[in-house]
Amino acid sequence: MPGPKPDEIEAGRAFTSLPVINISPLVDKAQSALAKAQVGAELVKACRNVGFFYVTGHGVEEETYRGILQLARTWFQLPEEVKKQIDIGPHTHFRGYQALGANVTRYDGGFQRDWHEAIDLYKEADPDTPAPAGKQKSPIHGPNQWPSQLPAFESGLRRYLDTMLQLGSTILRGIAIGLELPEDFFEGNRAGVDMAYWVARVIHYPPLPKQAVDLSSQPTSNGNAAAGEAVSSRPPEDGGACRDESGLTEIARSVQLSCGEHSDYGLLTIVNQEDGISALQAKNSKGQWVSADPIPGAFVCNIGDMLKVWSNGLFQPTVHRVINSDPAKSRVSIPFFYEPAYEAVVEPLPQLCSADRPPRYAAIRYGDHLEGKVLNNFEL
Ligand SMILES: O=C(O)CCC(=O)C(=O)O
Ligand SMILES: [Fe+2]
Repeated sequence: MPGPKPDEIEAGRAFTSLPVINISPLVDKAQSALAKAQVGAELVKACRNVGFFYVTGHGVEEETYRGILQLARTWFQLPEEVKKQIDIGPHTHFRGYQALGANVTRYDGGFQRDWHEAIDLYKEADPDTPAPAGKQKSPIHGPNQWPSQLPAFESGLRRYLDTMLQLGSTILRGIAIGLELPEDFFEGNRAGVDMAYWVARVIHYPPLPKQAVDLSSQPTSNGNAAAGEAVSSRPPEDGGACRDESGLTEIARSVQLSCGEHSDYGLLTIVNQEDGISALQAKNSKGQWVSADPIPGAFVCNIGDMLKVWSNGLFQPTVHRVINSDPAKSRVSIPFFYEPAYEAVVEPLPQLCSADRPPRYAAIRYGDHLEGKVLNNFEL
């Protein structure tokens, strides 16, 4: 089986920093097969040990990834009624703008509103696409609500998303190599660039109320090997609860988060974040939060549920959260989620199962997994 041995994984999952991987051998076709294999091995080690890694040498122009964050910032400064022209809802196929507090994280016994506003986009799909036998038509299929109030942002975003699609496919090629699968394993109907049901969120995180900022001083910073203080994974004590119209309980927790603890749904997430604000944090096996501090020129990547299933649990998605630690500045980020094809049936790969490691997960249609998650994400 490729990669480190189980005891090394256990030690690795207590990570106190996130690996930085130069993927240029995957981007530059002229580089040797050996160089690609080395990057593949590093990617697999990072996926097995940490579930998070930075990529450098990705070939994306600085102007592209910085420029789009700047345009996003400008769009979020528009008046609320203008942003609400592209408001999200079931009638918009869950695509568009969600105001501050519309996105929620669910915990046992309730949910908490996340302290951010965002635009949600997905691969565009005809809402009349016939559903496979025994399935409903997807409520998510439809056109995007592009931020057309700022044309430069819309056109820049379209180009940016194409760039991320290519980058996601490139990184997955490296992961396939590292897993000793055919290099094009994820291409075509599984998760090729034309088929991948990508998701993107353009997010604006205003400064948080003070309690949350105090909490954020505790994690271990990336690059600093000293162990950070353990922060309980249990939601902080309730400060009371109220019921919304749907009968769900909104927990008034003592601490507000920019984005609550969760792991991602698909294959690979590529986060473009502004320099200078630490906010994204990954949880290690000891329950410590490790900051994914911005590294200029690098994207932060993390893996999702579908890689867990395909790898038969060799890879585990790492829980993460966002706390904008700057009391005075808001933060903008664009996570891009590279996902399988909507109709892809994801199941443990025979190559990664054995008598000792029988298949751990049932086969799942990716679209079903996504719908189960997305339809629970809002209190609109
Ligand atoms: O904004 C970020 O840094 C990451 C957000 C995130 O984890 C998500 O949207 O799934
Ligand atoms: Fe996430």
